[in-house]
Amino acid sequence: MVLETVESSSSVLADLLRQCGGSAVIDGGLATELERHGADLNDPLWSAKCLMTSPHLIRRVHLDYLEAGANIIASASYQATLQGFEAKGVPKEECEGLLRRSVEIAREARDIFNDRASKGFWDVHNEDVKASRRPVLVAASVGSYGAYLADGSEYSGLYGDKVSLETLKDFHRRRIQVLADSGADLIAFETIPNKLEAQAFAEIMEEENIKIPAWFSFNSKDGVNVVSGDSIADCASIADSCERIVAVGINCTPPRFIHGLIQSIRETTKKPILIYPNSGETYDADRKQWVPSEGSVHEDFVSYVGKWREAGASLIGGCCRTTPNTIRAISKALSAKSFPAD
Ligand code: MET
Ligand SMILES: [Zn+2]
Repeated sequence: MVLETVESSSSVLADLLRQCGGSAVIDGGLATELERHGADLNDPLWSAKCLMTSPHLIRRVHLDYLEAGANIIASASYQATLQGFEAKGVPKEECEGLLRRSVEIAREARDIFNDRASKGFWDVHNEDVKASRRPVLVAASVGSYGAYLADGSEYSGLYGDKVSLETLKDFHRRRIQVLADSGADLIAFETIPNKLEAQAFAEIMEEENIKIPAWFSFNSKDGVNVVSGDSIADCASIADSCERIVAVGINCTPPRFIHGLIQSIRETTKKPILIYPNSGETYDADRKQWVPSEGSVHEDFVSYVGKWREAGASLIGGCCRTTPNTIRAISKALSAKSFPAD
């Protein structure tokens, strides 16, 4: 019986891709978009701070991405951890509720979007929404241990010898259980910086018999390896060997590195490939600032979409510093072209 549940839920992503004609749109940066709307996220909880201070703003940004064409929205739980909430002084009995709230907010946004779509509210902006109800999945975001440390180590993946596989599993286990039971359609393990953490996530999915599927998304700063230096092939093969992981890819990585990474992943797995690069700017962890680097303009990003699709990516969106405009352009680029079936 348990197996049946896993099997039926594991098709949500495949079903979405089928309904969308082979490719689907992921949302854009959540935290950086909250900041663009004035939220001060200079806090160890980063975007999860808004779960306490401004849930309405999170809902609004989710809605903006839906209106721009997203088929998948990721909850504001990237840096939401039970340990992080406790450190902030949140009473223990309220911490799990805050995690669940992140998914509820995304679900509320989807409900509002569906309701407005059925009333033709969006028809001025987006014809396809009017024609048929666009399928939307809610992904529960899970950031890395490095994201919780809030010291930029999700961009180095170097946790030191003291952090073992068991340390990482102990750290993430309860959080993943809570998010898996929160009403999300899938879990998005995002910005995974090394293979040890990918292994920890895969083992928790199995050991806890997690009933919703997940994707693995790694980040890279050289277009060859993930940020820690572990090979992308090693990382992708962990995803490939775990039945509950239904897609694998790259996020929060400059657009110019994406094409080669898709090719490397394609050599390792037949699972759907997802990519949601950042704007191409680089995060300076010491200065806590995004700094421009070459090839970071929005137009460049969107001009890559066709090539990424042809290289084998079927789920495409944006990460930090991308906006609803980026997602609107990706959505247009994907629906304008027809691509060979995977
Ligand atoms: N989904 C997260 C966000 O957009 C990913 C952050 S990557 C550092 O906020
Ligand atoms: Zn990012």
